Amino acid sequence: MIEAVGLTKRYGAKTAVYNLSFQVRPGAVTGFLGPNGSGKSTTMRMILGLDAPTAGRVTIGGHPFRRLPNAPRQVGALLDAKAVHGGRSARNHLLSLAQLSGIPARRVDEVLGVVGLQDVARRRSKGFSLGMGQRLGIAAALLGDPQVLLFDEPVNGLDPEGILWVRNLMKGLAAEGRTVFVSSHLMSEMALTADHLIVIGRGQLLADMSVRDFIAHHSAGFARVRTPVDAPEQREKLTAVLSGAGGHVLPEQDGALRVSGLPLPRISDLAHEADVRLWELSPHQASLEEAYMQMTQGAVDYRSTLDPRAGLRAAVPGPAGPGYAPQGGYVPQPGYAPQAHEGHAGHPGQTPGQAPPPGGFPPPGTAAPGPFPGPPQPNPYAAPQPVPAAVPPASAAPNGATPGPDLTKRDTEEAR
Ligand SMILES: Nc1ncnc2c1ncn2[C@@H]1O[C@H](COP(=O)(O)OP(=O)(O)OP(=O)(O)O)[C@@H](O)[C@H]1O
Repeated sequence: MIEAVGLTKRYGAKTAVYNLSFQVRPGAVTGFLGPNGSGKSTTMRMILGLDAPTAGRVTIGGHPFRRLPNAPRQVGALLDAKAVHGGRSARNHLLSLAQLSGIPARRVDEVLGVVGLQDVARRRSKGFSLGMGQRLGIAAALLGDPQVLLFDEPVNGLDPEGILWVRNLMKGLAAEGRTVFVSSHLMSEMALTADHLIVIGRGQLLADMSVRDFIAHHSAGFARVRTPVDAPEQREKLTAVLSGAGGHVLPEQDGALRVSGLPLPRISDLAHEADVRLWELSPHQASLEEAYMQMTQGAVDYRSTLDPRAGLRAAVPGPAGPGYAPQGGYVPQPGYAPQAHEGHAGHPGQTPGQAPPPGGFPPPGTAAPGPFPGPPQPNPYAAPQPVPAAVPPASAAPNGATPGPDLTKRDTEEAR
């Protein structure tokens, strides 16, 4: 299990992650969602000991990553698929990782088979496509047969067959009782892959709940109603009746009506009383994407000027307290100033004398110096914190097979 408590990371004036507390439990795929720049990669780096928290802590099986006994065999990670020495073949890349962690060479061939790269194993990875690179990164994560796996955007660049494969792989790993923590921007994919979601916005926790609860809490269901096509007056009549009963009725493109605010049996009764025949009356649940957009609409840092939601940041805080809109949408808290994102200026969060983490510090990206909002209000939509599961002793972790995290993310020979 991964457990974060009050996790905070500041890079100089920029607070990338603020007071994050969550648990990622074994036996499930936990999706890690958030808009660009919300702190997902920073959180993953802290989990893997590649960045030191400014405050709070994060542990794996009760230990900080750097104090995990035999860490490479307990934790596997894909953070950046491009973090390979392009001049090496896929097999040699994996072999070098395996040797560093005392993993037998036969495991390299095994994982090459698992990710489907066996036929190109002796080709230099610099000629690999984006999708092949992702597969190689996933192979590196699986090398140690670890109990805990972290994947940052694992389906990036994969074709539909590859996406399906990753989905089944994640589910399979979770079904084996492993802890699988995966970030993605593909909501449709997360809806199919994840059991549980942790959603952050501007470094703060917005939701920690099952996918099903997330959709139910953050979107409204509706009914689709269709009247006979040859009787438009029936449609008009029904619209008036349903609106009069307090329903919210919108026309759909195919001639149906989208009705919210009234339960299905009530719609049926009202139609019956008005002597309107129905060709369709069906319940509809919003998609994960709709629910996610609803929740994070105010926590998006980068938005096209053509997007009509660009003004949503100015939303007035709802009764739940500053920071949260009534529907669960995050709105900036007092003191928040929209930030122009600029290039990183080194690593201002690095304390004097602090050694760089094993993977090295990240390269320049997009920092956003500026004031950070004050302490967040309790999130009324976050699920109750789960009861911590018993932490397995380190010795009970994986099956002793092999390594783990691809800690080469930033510190590649290529980069040097
Ligand atoms: N080394 C650093 N120095 C300064 N700021 C940083 C550093 N690393 C990250 N940040 C800033 O912290 C914030 C969170 O970045 P992070 O990469 O964790 O977000 P993310 O959710 O992973 O984004 P994306 O979805 O775009 O990958 C961003 O504003 C980013 O610019």
